[in-house]
Formats: sequence, C-alpha cells, structure tokens
Amino acid sequence: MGQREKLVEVKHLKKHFTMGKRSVLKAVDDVSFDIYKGETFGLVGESGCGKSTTGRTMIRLYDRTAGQVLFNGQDIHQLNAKEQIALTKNVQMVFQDPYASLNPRSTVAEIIAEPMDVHGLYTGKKRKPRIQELLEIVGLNRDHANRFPHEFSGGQRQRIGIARALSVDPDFIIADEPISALDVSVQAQVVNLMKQLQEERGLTYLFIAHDLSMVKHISDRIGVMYLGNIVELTSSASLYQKPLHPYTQALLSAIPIPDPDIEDKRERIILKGELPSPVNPPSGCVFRTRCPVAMAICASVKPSWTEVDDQHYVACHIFEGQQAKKTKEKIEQL
Ligand SMILES: Nc1ncnc2c1ncn2[C@@H]1O[C@H](COP(=O)(O)OP(=O)(O)OP(=O)(O)O)[C@@H](O)[C@H]1O
Repeated sequence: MGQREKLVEVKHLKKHFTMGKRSVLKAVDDVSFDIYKGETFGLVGESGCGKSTTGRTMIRLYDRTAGQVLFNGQDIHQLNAKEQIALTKNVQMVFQDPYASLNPRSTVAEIIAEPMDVHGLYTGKKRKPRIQELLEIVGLNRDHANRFPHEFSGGQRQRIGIARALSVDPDFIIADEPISALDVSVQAQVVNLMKQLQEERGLTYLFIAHDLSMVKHISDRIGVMYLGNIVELTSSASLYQKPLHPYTQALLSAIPIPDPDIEDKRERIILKGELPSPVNPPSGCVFRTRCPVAMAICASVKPSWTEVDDQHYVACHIFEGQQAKKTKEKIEQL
C-alpha cells in the first residue's frame, strides 16, 4: 500500500442514546480505528452491534457522546455549520436499502443531482452532461435520467445511489450495508463496481456489513464489532487466515463454503445465549456471557488492545501476556 496516510481517525468514539429518564443505550462504546487514504475499511458484526451508529456518528448525523472523529486531521464534531456543509462535498454515504433511500417522486436525474445542487456544482449547461456521465460511470444508460426509481431493479437502484454519492467527487464514502438488500447474484456486481471506482478515483471506503463473506473481497482491513466495541482489527487476509477473537472465530465458522462439491469439515461454533442488551451490557468483557473460553477475569476487567501480530489487534484477556512478549522481541531485534 506504499506510504500510508490517514484520512480518517476515530478515537475513543462513544454514542449513547438516552432511553427515558434513567437508562442509556450504549450503541457505540469506545471505538477507535484509522482509515488510510485509498483503502477500504470493513466494519462487521451482527445486527444491532453499532455499525450504522458508528458510521452515522462519524459524519455527524448523530452528535457524539464522547471521543473524536478526525477527517484530514480536522475534528468533524467541532466544525461550524458552513464547514459541516463543505465536509459533505468530501464525505458521502451510500445506504443499505436502495428502495427506501431514493425518493420515489424524483427522477433519476434529480436524485443524482441532489448533492451537486447543495454545493452549487455542475450548474447550468454542465448539469445534464454530468448526470449522463455519472450514469455511464456506474454502468447505467444515459437515457435513464428521466425515469423514476420504481422502474429499476435493486442492483440498478444501488447504482443510482452510488452515482449520487459520486456526483460531487468525494474522497471518502461510507457504504452502510450497500449490498445486504440485494440478490446474491447482484451483490458481486455492485462490489466489483465499487472496487473499480475506487481504483479509478482513489476513493477511500468505510464498508459496513453484517456478513463476513463479501466484506473479505472488498476490504483491506477489517474491524469486528460486538455490542458497541471493536473486538478484533487486522488486515482482511489475517482475519480470515488467523482469526483470534472467539467472536470472530464464531462469525467465520458461520460462513458457508460456496462450492457444493467441497465437503465442509469445519466445526460450526454456535454461540450460547442471546445478544445482551446494549442498555445493560455485561461487566468486564462485553462478549464474556457468550464466550466459549471465558475466564474469571473477563467478568471484572475490560480487556485492553493487544497487538498479537504485526498490525493484528485483539481485545481479549487470553492474548494479553503476548503484548509484553512481542515488545520484548522487538527490543531484542534492535
Ligand atoms: N436513533 C436511535 N435511538 C435509540 N437507539 C438506537 C438508535 N439507533 C440505533 N439504536 C440502537 O443502537 C444499537 C446499535 O444499532 P445500529 O443500527 O448501529 O446497529 P447495526 O450493527 O448497524 O445493526 P443493523 O445492521 O441492524 O443496522 C441497537 O441496539 C439499536 O437499537
């Protein structure tokens, strides 16, 4: 990846929702990660673990409870109203449900032009050719501009959503489960389009998904989320070759092998119990109530990050002694 420059830095981000007078829902509870320019960072975990809230708080669709989100070194949550609008030129979002996220009463041209209009870009004579160009970029026909969303398939609608996001030439796109609502056969096409656009335009992505199988193909690095926390963070390759956190291992064991001729000999790890409520998360390690290898310490102490291999981080007590071992090895090599 060459010289790696950070585009986004999420530092100890918390987003708690107040529920009534006394209770607080800890949707995102101390999440930290960086996203480098030109990479795709995948955020995965089961429904309700806080992925969307993380994405939305990152671009200030929600106010943060605590922590920082830096974009090109600037704290997004400290921008004034004018700077906040300017930010949306650089940061765009593609949503999960292409049926719900496109206004049914607007033409495709109007939908695509929305962000351009906000920023006063491609006005007058430049507008129509720009819309046609964007339609072609995402693999649609330039004649589609005057049609309405209901005339398109799910995959085509997601292409319209991508064209809208691209219209202002952003640097960073948050794609919140962009393929989850699509047929499996169409999912790969949309992922391939996103990859191609990234290569051509040097885009940086945050790709949110609950399913690890497709994330693998698009992500350079992946953070695995559980109940408002990231429990493991590493490159896509290490995550699949050497998953360390018991939760990641369980998630990976649930991915079916696509080839019916290959016998699946893997042991499927079934997690015990239900996902606890983020209103009343377990003490210590949030995963401990479902963890097959939980120890006494897990109930009282929240595990800290351990860099087990180069850039492979895990928050689990099992690995904690290894931090010291690795540091010692590094010092010995000097
Ligand atoms: N606006 C809100 N007000 C109160 N609670 C919320 C709000 N948005 C999300 N939550 C809660 O925060 C937690 C995390 O939700 P979030 O949507 O971020 O999870 P997710 O991992 O993206 O799940 P999904 O894939 O189902 O969207 C859930 O318990 C959810 O009910």
